[in-house]
Amino acid sequence: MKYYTQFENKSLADQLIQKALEYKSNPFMDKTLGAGKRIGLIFLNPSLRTRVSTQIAASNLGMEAIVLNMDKEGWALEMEDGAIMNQGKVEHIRDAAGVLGSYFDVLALRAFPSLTNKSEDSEDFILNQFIKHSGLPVISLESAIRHPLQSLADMITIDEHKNKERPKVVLTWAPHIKAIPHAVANSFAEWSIGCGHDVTITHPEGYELDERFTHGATIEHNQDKALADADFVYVKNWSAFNEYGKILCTDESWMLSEQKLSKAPNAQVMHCLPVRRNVELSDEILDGSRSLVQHQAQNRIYAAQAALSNILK
Ligand SMILES: NCCC[C@H](NC(=O)CCC(=O)O)C(=O)O
Ligand SMILES: NC(=O)OP(=O)(O)O
Repeated sequence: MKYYTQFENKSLADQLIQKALEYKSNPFMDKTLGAGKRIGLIFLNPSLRTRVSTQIAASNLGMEAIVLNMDKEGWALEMEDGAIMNQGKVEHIRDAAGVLGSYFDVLALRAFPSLTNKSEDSEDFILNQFIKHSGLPVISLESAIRHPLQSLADMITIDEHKNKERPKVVLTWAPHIKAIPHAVANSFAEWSIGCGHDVTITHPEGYELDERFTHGATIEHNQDKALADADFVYVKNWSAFNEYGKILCTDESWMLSEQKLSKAPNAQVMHCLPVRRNVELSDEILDGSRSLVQHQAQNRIYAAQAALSNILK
């Protein structure tokens, strides 16, 4: 594997889940695999979990990780080929990625969408510019349209907590105060469908996700109906995709609460974090026994370690 940017196939996903679980019980089993190698973690946006868990994963493999918070500490990057750089952008991606390519063995990148340029976001323009101009193996730390390390951690968490072979997994839209990217929702749908779960997606009208990611899922606009008999409920806000980046609904009744789960007594609840408490998800759920959010966050380490070790091998 040279690039870890998306779901590839079930067999690779199963292999990565298995490897991650091995690392979880024995984190240092490959402690020299990355010896003498260096990974650059490039952030164009904020992060808590991704930054720290990926550093721990690299360290468990004996690899040096160097973090560059490029949004705050780097030069403003020009991404467009042929640009006349007489405005605010200081350094071209061609030059910056080339330099990073000579410093590191593996590059990892977080690049959120603009939510204003649908075609650039949809083709993951920034991630692909880094891939093209660095020449290195690349791991996505959340791109404009996908968050594959989060999704791998989510699949590990579902495998650890499922009570049946093919669980019913519901991805539900939740309210938010801001326009939020589609990456986590897209990616979760892509992986959960790809891993063979029985997937239902529920959201208000107008919040249809990009169909590239939802093929194979049931779409149900009635949230109560969607939640019935769920084994796992993944809570996430996203902005509209068709009316790109817009907030179309602020209906607070979409917030997931204990009362909403009355027809899903066994449902376990997931969220990638950070979560807006009592906007997306109630305190009672987050602090109660249904919540898997801390397990998901912990599994981020082993997801990153499995992806990284696959690239190193
Ligand atoms: N990396 C995990 C989530 C990142 C992003 N959340 C945010 O931007 C939250 C911002 C806020 O709550 O103000 C998202 O949902 O795609
Ligand atoms: N879930 C997740 O990616 O968290 P961070 O944005 O804090 O890295």
